Amino acid sequence: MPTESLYEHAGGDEALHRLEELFYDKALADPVLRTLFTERVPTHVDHLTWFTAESFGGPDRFSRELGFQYIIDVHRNLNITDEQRERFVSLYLDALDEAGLPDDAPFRQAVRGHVQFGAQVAQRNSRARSDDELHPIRAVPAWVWPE
Ligand code: HEM
Repeated sequence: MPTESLYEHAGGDEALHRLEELFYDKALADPVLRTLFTERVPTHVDHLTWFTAESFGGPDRFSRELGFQYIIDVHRNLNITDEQRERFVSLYLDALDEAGLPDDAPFRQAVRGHVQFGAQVAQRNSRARSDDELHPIRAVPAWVWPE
């Protein structure tokens, strides 16, 4: 298992920002996601970068400046369908290929796991009719290299 963090291995903020930008362009252009991503939100790429950086062992800017409750709130009542969740993950992995981040199998597996998990949490929270139905996670997950 590498000793560097997933954040360092990815190439830091610059590389993650490139990934999130490519991803967001795809999401905005996608017919299945169009009903959710209706207009370009100027903060989206930065906030997604902060979240991913923190999860991958980089700076904890997301938690410090926005707080985990923010990511719960933004997905509430979006009613994300299975098709939309799956499309989100597949566009994210397409963007990962295009962004030129490392393509070694452990890194790819870690990113895939991270986005699949995050998409499940977002979907569940988007459909919660009360706080009791929210996913129990209340902090940015600390993602690590696969076993
Ligand atoms: C790893 C999984 C995910 C992460 C880390 C994530 C992160 C975020 C963040 C940080 C924001 C706030 C953006 C801002 O402040 O400007 C946001 C908003 C949003 N997310 Fe997610 N999200 C995830 C999964 C999903 C999924 C699966 C969907 C739907 C298929 C989705 C749909 C949206 C929408 C529609 C918004 C509001 C509109 C916008 O900001 O463009 N998210 N998400």
